[in-house]
Amino acid sequence: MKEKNPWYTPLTIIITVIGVIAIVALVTVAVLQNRPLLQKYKYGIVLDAGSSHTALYIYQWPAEKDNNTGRVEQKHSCKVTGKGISSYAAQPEKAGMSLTECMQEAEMVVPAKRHSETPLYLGATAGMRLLNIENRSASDQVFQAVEKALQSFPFSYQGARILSGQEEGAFGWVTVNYLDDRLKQGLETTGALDLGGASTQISFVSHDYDISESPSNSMTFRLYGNDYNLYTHSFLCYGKDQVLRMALAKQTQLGPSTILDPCFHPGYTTTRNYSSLYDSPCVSGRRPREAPTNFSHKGEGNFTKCQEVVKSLFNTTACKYSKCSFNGVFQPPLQGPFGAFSAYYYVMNFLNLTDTSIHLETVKNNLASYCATPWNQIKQMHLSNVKEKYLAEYCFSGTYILTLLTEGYNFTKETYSNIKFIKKIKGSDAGWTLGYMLNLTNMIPAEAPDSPPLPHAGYVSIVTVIAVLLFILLILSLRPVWPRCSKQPQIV
Ligand SMILES: O=P(O)(O)OP(=O)(O)OP(=O)(O)OC[C@H]1O[C@@H](n2cnc3c(O)ncnc32)[C@H](O)[C@@H]1O
Repeated sequence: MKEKNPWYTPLTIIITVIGVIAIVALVTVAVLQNRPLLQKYKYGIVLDAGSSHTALYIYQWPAEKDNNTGRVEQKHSCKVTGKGISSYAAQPEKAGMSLTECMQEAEMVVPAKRHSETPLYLGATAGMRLLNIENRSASDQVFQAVEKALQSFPFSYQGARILSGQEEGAFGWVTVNYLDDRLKQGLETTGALDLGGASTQISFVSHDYDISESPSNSMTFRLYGNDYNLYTHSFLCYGKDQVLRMALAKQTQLGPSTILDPCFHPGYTTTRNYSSLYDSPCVSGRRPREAPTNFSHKGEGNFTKCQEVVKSLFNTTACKYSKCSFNGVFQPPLQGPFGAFSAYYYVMNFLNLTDTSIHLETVKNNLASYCATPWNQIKQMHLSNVKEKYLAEYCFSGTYILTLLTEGYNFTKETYSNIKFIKKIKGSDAGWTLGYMLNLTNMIPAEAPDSPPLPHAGYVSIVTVIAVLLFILLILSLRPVWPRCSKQPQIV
């Protein structure tokens, strides 16, 4: 005789099957509905037409999230061969042609079906600012050639223009803080220090900054629901190439045929041409009246003397404000951490001096011994993997960077460690280009976007738990129809 299981009634079996199907259906719908879609991207292209060279950056972001919530990241970069577009003043059409290779690369990287909707921008910085001052029509012709070249590609061309120094500084700050997720989260921001070839920028938020003291240094933003009052200044001619010209001009103002330069290694010697040295608005006014065609440039390798030469390029006496950096430019008290990029990074990385926790005096001593190293020895160690021009200039550039930071911007041995030398943040280059594109495409909203209250996994778990609970409740509510278990075994 078998005992009959009271649960094996048609009703309970039907309820169980329906319940299980309902739960599976509910969870499946929740998972499918909230499953991240197969990623499709949108793209934007920015050309950084700098004084020393042009670089192309391609950014991408999830297509369904271009409404302010998706993360924009750098997908690709391309370094244009040759010099910056301002160097083509005498043959403007070559400025346009120089961009061809990188633009063709962009055509390959951006999927063809996205070409026509991909915005393409070109922003020119200090090299073109200088050319514009020196020769307006040459600068216009360079732009015409560049525009013509860019319009021949299948992207949505949005124009080429010269960025003001203020914009360059502010967009660099936006890039750094966007990539670090500081803007979205409303965290304390990082200041931006950018050292180019022809200009240098400093940008930071200071709570002690009274805009009325120097309105031209202020930029205000409302980003993700937070207000920022940014201090920014760009020093034209204080990029590392132009400042080297100024240092050489200082040492050749009497028109000598030989100079012994403390900023170059002992044993370094080259011949330089007076006309090409003084061929820049940064130094043209100081050209000696009587000078030979060339001069012999010899290195001495003396850091302390080099620092004196560099210091003489900063006027730190005249200041009509409560506080200045140099050359009579207002600067509020430094505040917070700083990211130093472009040539700051290239130079300090080469010199192995990116660790700012090392005492500033030790950093100077290390640089002093590098500067004192004979040129032959330096070449032997590095010439196989570093351009000779860069190699010859690292002693000068390192000295300039330390002097600019301490004598120019007033970083002290205590605040020096607030600086971090950076090249990339989360895979994207630090620089003004990303901030520029985010701004032009309105990709950073003024107000914080609404975000779903729960992450996807949390949402699915809650739906599952509720479904199971409902099912248990349903079973319990059917208690009256549950088959009773009698103590007497049923006889089948
Ligand atoms: O912003 P502007 O002033 O227009 O200049 P840029 O856009 O051309 O400036 P970059 O940041 O590209 O480069 C800054 C400088 O660093 C130099 N540079 C680039 N790579 C370098 C390296 O590996 N070592 C040393 N210097 C380097 C370059 O020649 C410039 O003088």
